[in-house]
Amino acid sequence: MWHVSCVVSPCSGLRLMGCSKWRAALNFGHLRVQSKLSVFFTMILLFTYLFYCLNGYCDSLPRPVYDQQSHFQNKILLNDGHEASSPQQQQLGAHNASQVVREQLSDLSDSDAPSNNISIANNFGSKKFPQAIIIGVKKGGTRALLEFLRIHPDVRAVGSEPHFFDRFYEKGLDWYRNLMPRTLEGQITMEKTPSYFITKEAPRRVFSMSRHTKLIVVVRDPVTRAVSDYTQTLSKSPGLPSFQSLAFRNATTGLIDTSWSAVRIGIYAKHLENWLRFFPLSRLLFVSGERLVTDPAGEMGRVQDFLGLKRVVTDKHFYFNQTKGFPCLKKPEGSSRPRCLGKSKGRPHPQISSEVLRRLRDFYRPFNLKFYQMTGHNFGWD
Ligand SMILES: Nc1ncnc2c1ncn2[C@@H]1O[C@H](COP(=O)(O)OS(=O)(=O)O)[C@@H](OP(=O)(O)O)[C@H]1O
Repeated sequence: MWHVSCVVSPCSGLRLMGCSKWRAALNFGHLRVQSKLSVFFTMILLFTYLFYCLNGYCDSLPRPVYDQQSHFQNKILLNDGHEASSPQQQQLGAHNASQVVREQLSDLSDSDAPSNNISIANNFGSKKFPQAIIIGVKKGGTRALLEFLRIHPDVRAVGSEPHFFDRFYEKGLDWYRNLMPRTLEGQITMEKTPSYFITKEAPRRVFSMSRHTKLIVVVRDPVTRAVSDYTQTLSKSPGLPSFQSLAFRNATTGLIDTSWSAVRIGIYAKHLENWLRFFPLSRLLFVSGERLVTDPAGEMGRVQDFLGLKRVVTDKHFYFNQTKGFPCLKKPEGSSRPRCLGKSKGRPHPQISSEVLRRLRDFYRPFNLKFYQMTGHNFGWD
């Protein structure tokens, strides 16, 4: 090709240069253009990559659940949040970590959490400490509340339970903030960990993060809550002794065993005292676990007001699923199909004798009354 054009070139004056020189010059020019182009494209690729990483896209790429699991398993954690070093520690840590993984995965697989963590990547906004936390109570209906709140466009929440203020406090505030989803101006960051409510150190720790944190407690009749708690433990350990034998220290005298966590958690007044040492009552909202089932929209109205949000979540978002026996969402966050919470939420409870339940009810009555006085709200459990 170059040879032909050399022969027929009208610029015969160039013949003085000699045909081979002319050909070499053209070849060299061709190579220069080629290498310039490849440098140009490499730079474009490099800049695009840097741009995405600087905007946080690299660390917020959707990661499948099994990835999260192996991440947890690789970084074996001890109960106090330190990474394990010795083989004994690793063994001990592996147990705790796998427990955390199991809990977190069951949280996710429960379809409780469509999970901001594993859905669409969001490279806008920034990670902030939660301005509002659902601190309890275990088995109160905390998952339902969080999932209902997540429909709100101004709420972004962690899908799984971070357990920062009880189990992983040693990991530090930066670790905690990094777990949060990115939020834009005006959006509220939230998380829920029901065990915070009964953790002695939690009020001081939350306070030292921010005294302005809004605290939500979903409370439920402590007797039903205890049975629900027992049902959950029984589902994991089928050989568990009967409810009755765990609830009473002495079956004849009917002395209640307050060291059993299923009983202890329900003494709400006692746990609330710890929180009121650090936070004024106005920073706390008590949601009725019962009303969250019978009137979810009404209870959500109160929650949205407390959080200073527009009342976006209303009765048009719920329908009552007869099979499940609970309200479900018509359109949960990140989905266009109706969805109920997972199998572990709203499961049947074992039959407990009415005498045992009566004794428990008698036990809780004074604590309930105290709780009504403290909160200025009669939950009607008696
Ligand atoms: N809409 C809806 N769907 C299903 N379940 C609902 C709902 N609203 C409240 N509940 C009640 O929530 C109870 C579980 O409470 P938590 O989510 O706080 O449990 S946990 O502490 O996170 O394990 C769960 O307790 P159990 O009935 O004992 O399973 C439910 O009674």
